[in-house]
Amino acid sequence: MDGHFAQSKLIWSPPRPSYTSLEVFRREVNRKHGLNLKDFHELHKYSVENYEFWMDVWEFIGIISSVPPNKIVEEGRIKELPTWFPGARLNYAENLLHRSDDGGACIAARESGAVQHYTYRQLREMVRKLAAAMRANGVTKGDRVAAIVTNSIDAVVIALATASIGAIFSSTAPDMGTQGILDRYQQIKPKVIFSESEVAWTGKTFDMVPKVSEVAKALATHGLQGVILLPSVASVKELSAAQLGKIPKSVTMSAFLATGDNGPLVFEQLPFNHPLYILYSSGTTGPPKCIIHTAGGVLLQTKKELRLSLGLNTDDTYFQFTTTGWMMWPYMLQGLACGARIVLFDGSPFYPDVRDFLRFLSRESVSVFGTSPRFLSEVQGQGIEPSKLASFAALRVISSTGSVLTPPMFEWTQQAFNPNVHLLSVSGGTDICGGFVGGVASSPVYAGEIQGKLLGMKVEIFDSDGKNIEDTGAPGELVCTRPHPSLPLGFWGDDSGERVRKAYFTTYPGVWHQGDFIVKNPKTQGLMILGRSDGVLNPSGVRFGSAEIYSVLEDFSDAVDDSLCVGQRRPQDKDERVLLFLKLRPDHPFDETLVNRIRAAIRTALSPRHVPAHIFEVDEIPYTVNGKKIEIAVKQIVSGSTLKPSGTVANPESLKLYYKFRDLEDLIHSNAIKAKL
Ligand SMILES: CC(=O)CC(=O)O
Repeated sequence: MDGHFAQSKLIWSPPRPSYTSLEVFRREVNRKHGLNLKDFHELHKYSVENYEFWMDVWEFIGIISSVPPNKIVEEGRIKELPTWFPGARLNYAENLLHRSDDGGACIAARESGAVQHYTYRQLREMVRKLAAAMRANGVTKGDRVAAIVTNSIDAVVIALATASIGAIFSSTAPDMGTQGILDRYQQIKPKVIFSESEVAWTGKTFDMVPKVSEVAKALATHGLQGVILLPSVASVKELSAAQLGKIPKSVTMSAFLATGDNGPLVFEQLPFNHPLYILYSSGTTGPPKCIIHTAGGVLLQTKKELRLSLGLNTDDTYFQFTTTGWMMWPYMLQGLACGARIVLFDGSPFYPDVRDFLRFLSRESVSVFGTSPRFLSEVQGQGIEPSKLASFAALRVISSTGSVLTPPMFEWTQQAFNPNVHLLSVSGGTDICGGFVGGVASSPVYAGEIQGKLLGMKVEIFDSDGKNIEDTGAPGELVCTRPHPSLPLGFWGDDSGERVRKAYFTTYPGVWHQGDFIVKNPKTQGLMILGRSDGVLNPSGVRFGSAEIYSVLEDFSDAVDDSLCVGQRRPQDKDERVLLFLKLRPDHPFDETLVNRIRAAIRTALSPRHVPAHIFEVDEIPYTVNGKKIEIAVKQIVSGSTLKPSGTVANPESLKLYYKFRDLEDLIHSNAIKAKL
């Protein structure tokens, strides 16, 4: 245990804990139920022992409904996935558009520097017009509306118009390849698709017509009735008739809008469990799983997190870096449910220069900044200290997710932006469109530690026999032993629930198994994700996570640009060995000195048994389109499998670099440097 938390260091304490919404909520729960819950830990215990907690949240965060709930939960069609608030009627979009005043709703920015502000009144009007056009074109409750769009005002309007009707929204980022898009949309069979016609990325423009044309042709036999093309991101021009002619059943957005009857915005009143989004699991090989999320589940879960963990309210400006293909996009959209301003950013934050991007955050007075360890490391690697570029006085919260934020990066981020910032790391997933563990606004932050289990989430740490080991300080599997409202409704096309059961409920029968390897600090109650559990490193029976190695490598950021650590066990091997791949910064040689320094640092920080058996240089590290390192596919490749990458791999060619490491013995004799234990 001490290995993980030996250096636990307090880096932040809440300045006025009793003023946080979390504490106001705790006092409200006490008042309502005549309880005496003294602190967050007692509140958490209450939250996972009483389903009534979800009713408390409903009332506290203000869910708008036409028929309020009279029952909290009952058995669902699939045993493991209960039905929540069965009698209630509500509309998701109505909850996000509850404001119709001239206060700021969205700031839409592009890498070109173009910025546009939209008020709640304007947003509502745009949604009204689009919903009317969708209805005029036969889009109705339960239809799938798909999008291939950037993180822009159009994406928000399409999602909300879809939800106002009770249709189901699903999106991918425009950089997803044709096959990746088809792997998703051939399964869910959308009635209409909204797509960009031309996008910009790192200063270059990309014509979307060939891709959309292929997609539309392939989906024509899957019930697709229309493709609506947005104007070019760069030139704001609409497609010509000749370009439209290449895409079956296509119209421009303005022509589509003109078909609406100018009627009022109607919010269909639907059950809490009505499907809202289809999100996709990031399988790097097989077809993606189409995860159906409910309107009420996403609304309640995510608004709970934003209001209580991040303290988001109407004074806030919330920026979450995300594409429309990641679950953080619907998460971010919920900023509107809190009455905040949300910032939509399309493009690369590093183009033309990340300094411009950081100044933009400062200029727009971003108060809650959602980012990833990869972004933070890159800024650090470029030697930039954000607070020297601009003022981050308005910044209250930095929320990091997507991968593990290591202790050194916690410390750097806290100091480099604003030492008063509440820096939190959140971990959950697409599977629940929310977090299991994350920020606790009223508690201190220790470097490298996720502050706690989120309210209502009965997270436990199991060993392989299903025994709870969290208070021993030993790492184990993250499980959730009680249902919560943002469990998915199921997978699209899996009516019996067999696939959903296999994905989450078989490792420990009947218990949600997330597939993350996690450890708890019994002293602080803080948590640390050590990696994906199928990527756990297991040489000679010592089990540890790749995040532990990445953490040590933070001290080498002047030389090491990126890294990947996986286990290798080929059919001929008796035991697993750990391989560490390094991508070096330009002009940094891969030599024995560097390798020996890394070996020594891992030995000192962790133990001699954590030292990788071999360290190699590679040109590229594979990532998913959502910015996650691809460990499992590389582990399989170096262990002898041959894989066909799915559309989820952002740089599929990079996987080819790893096949040669199966023939390890040859390589060691040629260009690799062997680490000695
Ligand atoms: C909240 C999250 O868990 C985000 C992610 O890593 O996909």
